[in-house]
Amino acid sequence: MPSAAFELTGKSVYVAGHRGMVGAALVRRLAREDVKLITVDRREVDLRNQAAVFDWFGRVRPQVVFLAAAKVGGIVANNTLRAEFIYDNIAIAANVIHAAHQNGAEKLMFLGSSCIYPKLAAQPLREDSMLTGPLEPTNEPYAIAKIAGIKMAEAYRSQYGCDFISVMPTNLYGPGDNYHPELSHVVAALIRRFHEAKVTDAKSVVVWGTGTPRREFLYVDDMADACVHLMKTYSSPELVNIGTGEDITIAEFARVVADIVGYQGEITFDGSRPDGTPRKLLDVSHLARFGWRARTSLDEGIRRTYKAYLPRDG
Ligand SMILES: NC(=O)C1=CN([C@@H]2O[C@H](COP(=O)(O)OP(=O)(O)OC[C@H]3O[C@@H](n4cnc5c(N)ncnc54)[C@H](OP(=O)(O)O)[C@@H]3O)[C@@H](O)[C@H]2O)C=CC1
Ligand SMILES: C[C@H]1O[C@H](OP(=O)(O)OP(=O)(O)OC[C@H]2O[C@@H](n3cnc4c(=O)[nH]c(N)nc43)[C@H](O)[C@@H]2O)[C@@H](O)[C@@H](O)C1=O
Repeated sequence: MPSAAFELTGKSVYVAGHRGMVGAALVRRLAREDVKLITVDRREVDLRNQAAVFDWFGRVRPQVVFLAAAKVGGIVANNTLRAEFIYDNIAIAANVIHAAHQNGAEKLMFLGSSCIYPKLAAQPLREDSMLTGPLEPTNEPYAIAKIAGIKMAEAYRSQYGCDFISVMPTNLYGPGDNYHPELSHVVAALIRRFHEAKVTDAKSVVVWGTGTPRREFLYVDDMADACVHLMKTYSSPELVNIGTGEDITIAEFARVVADIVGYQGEITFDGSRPDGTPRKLLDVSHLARFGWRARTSLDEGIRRTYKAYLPRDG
């Protein structure tokens, strides 16, 4: 097992992207560790700006880096903001990884995504299937940027001996998600749509695509716990998938959300909207071998997420 105990205690730990869904969960999780947490607002340091990143790292010199900042969104955001998804994500990865190396960071974790695997790779998706076939077109720019980040971490490890690791999360959800009606991921989109349909007594709700794609969903606090676990125990150039190892069709998932929200009307499917990858189930056998598994069931995770969403709507 490619493990190595890494001591977090007493270290200065930078969470890049601390205001995002995952970054905020990492901040919650790290509150249980004896670390000096470091964050910086993007108005002060835009991570696409090489000079600003190099200057800030040179002054602050964090010992540990969780790289959870990225341009992120659902299938429509990825498919339409293609230039931003490739430019922002390559720039953020390049600047932060290089600055971490230049300033002697002891360890860095790069967050990739399950969309780096080929569209039609064998299921469940094994870590070694990266770069074995064509990508899903709707998120190819984002996936290419994420693959660049993974390859940077790997190259800095092999050339400079940096302890940089990469993890591949499945589709994530939870408190602090983006609820934009067009640009969000499916979980937030459906919580919002079913909730609005319930309060307006709408008779029908439209779900995008055919309802047949399968997705795996991981609650964000489980994701943060897995990241901290791997930061402390894992050290190897190989990627590690982070997921539950279970998936569900979008049609079944829509039913789960509707039931939790309390929407009782009809559900219809809009086949003119993109389905994206037909299936994206992660092989989590490595993660299990490294001593971690997800704890929050989909039902419980959606209940918690809906509860966190409600005050936003009054
Ligand atoms: N959500 C998901 O389903 C999945 C996410 N991931 C990965 O997990 C990580 C976190 O995603 P998630 O928390 O969902 O995304 P969010 O959109 O919720 O958060 C992204 C964070 O990155 C920050 N950020 C973006 N661009 C910049 C920039 N130019 N300069 C400084 N900060 C910037 C944002 O800052 P601000 O808030 O100030 O805008 C925000 O804090 C990403 O690497 C993503 O690719 C991987 C798989 C699935
Ligand atoms: C995390 C992952 O997220 C993106 O990939 P994706 O898995 O396709 O993400 P998604 O959550 O947007 O959609 C999942 C499925 O759900 C269906 N779907 C139904 N109704 C809605 C709906 O209302 N909104 C959305 N967004 N999808 C819907 C939708 O048609 C699709 O079949 C990547 O671009 C990439 O960024 C990435 O890494």
